[in-house]
Amino acid sequence: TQSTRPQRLLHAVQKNATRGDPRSVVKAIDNFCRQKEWAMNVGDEKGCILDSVVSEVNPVTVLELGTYCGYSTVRIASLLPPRAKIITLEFNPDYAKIARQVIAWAGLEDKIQVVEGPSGEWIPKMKEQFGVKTFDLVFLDHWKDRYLPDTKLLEDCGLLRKGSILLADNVICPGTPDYLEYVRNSPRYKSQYFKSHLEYTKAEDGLEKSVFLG
Ligand SMILES: CCNc1ncnc2c1ncn2[C@@H]1O[C@H](/C=C/CNC(=O)c2cc(-c3ccc(F)cc3)cc(O)c2O)[C@@H](O)[C@H]1O
Ligand SMILES: [Mg+2]
Repeated sequence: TQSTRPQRLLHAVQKNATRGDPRSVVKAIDNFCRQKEWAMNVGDEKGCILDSVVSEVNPVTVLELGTYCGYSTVRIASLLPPRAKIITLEFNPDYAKIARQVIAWAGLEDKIQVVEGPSGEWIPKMKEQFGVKTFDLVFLDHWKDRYLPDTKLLEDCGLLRKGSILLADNVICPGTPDYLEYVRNSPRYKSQYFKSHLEYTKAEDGLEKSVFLG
């Protein structure tokens, strides 16, 4: 039977990356997406901005919305201090399966928890199920019309503290207009746009970094 793009991306990792070397996994995916098949990973250009924000925040608890194949999950986890953890939510079981194998190839299983299911169901359970108090960093990269409702849900569930950072992919392309309007106009956030390009293309895109002010 015909393989899927995520399956072909995983095979490219297993063929070209070194087991236990997260950066070689990131490189292998970027090469696959540039040379063979485009895929919706945050990519190498926006990935450098992601790296700098992660390094600056030095988070102990991270939440990622939308794992897909685990590219940004691995990229973030490779920069986390020893006891830090990332919980990543993915509701497509086929994608979750691929992501777990990409994460295993990178040797980052101990830092990453892939949780299968929709963010709307799991965010309210974070405290009771995973012993999370608040998140230091949230990376939003799932359905673009869910960024705003899930941000409000995170606020309502008390999962953000003064200084928590929201980093959102694709605020220009495909775009998240309602989310942008909210974080840029709400008195509860200090927002900053990092201009870049849509992964593996010349189209404009960017990341929006928003600090929750409490
Ligand atoms: C129902 C909301 N809750 C969710 N909870 C858990 N996982 C979710 C959820 N939504 C979506 N997901 C998962 O996140 C991923 C979805 C990501 C959506 N991303 C995009 O559409 C996207 C799209 C583009 C893009 C840009 C230009 C194009 F021409 C074509 C595509 C670029 C990107 O960087 C993107 O992130 C999938 O793995 C999906 O199964
Ligand atoms: Mg994206």
